[in-house]
Amino acid sequence: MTHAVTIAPSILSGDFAALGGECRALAEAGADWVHVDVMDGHFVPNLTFGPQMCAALRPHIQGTMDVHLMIAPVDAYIGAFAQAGADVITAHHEAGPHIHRTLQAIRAAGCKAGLAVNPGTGIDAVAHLLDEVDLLCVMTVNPGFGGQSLIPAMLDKVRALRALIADRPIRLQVDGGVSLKTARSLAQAGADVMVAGSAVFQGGPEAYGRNIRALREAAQGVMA
Ligand SMILES: O=C(CO)[C@@H](O)[C@H](O)COP(=O)(O)O
Ligand SMILES: [Fe+2]
Repeated sequence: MTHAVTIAPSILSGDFAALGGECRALAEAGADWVHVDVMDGHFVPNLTFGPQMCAALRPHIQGTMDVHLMIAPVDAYIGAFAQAGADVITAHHEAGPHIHRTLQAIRAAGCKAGLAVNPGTGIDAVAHLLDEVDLLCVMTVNPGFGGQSLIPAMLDKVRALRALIADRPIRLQVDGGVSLKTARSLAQAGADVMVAGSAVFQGGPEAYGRNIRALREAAQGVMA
């Protein structure tokens, strides 16, 4: 069974000189969420933005601001991202030794708690954390950069996590290499939140609406 799909464009693929306008354009184009990739040049080999950028973007985002923290350590920054207006804060299992405490801190800050797992992390790592989780993020590429190809073995992981979640109210997000070619199999495996950077931003602003519609239709099994 496939679920209704949420499309979360990643502004990592947007125009960094005009990100407020990009967020407004995404809302007009029918995006459900905006996904903000925070990278520290340490946990991942790339640097992007911090809480000040999130606070500046917040008024330009309609609906959910989905903040993906690829930083270590993470706990000291949760308050700042919550203050910046994040709705979902996702931390990586691999980012520190006390992920259970991190997830609790995210909820205590008033946000939905997301737990991301890198491609090399097995599903056992999340099995005892589900009570603290509102969203599971399966990294379908190695984190750090947009525009990579989906790692095919991640489909099995998505399927296994969907079974593990059972009827808990946990969103199952996939992040990396989501495209018209991969969206259907990801949705069939059980993903219900699709992060997409290059697949949404390709072709420029006049293509955003078309790209989002096509991704949604591909994921839900409707002809684009
Ligand atoms: O977190 C990340 C990369 O680390 C992602 O959110 C990417 O930004 C997705 O980009 P595409 O693979 O869709 O181009
Ligand atoms: Fe991401």
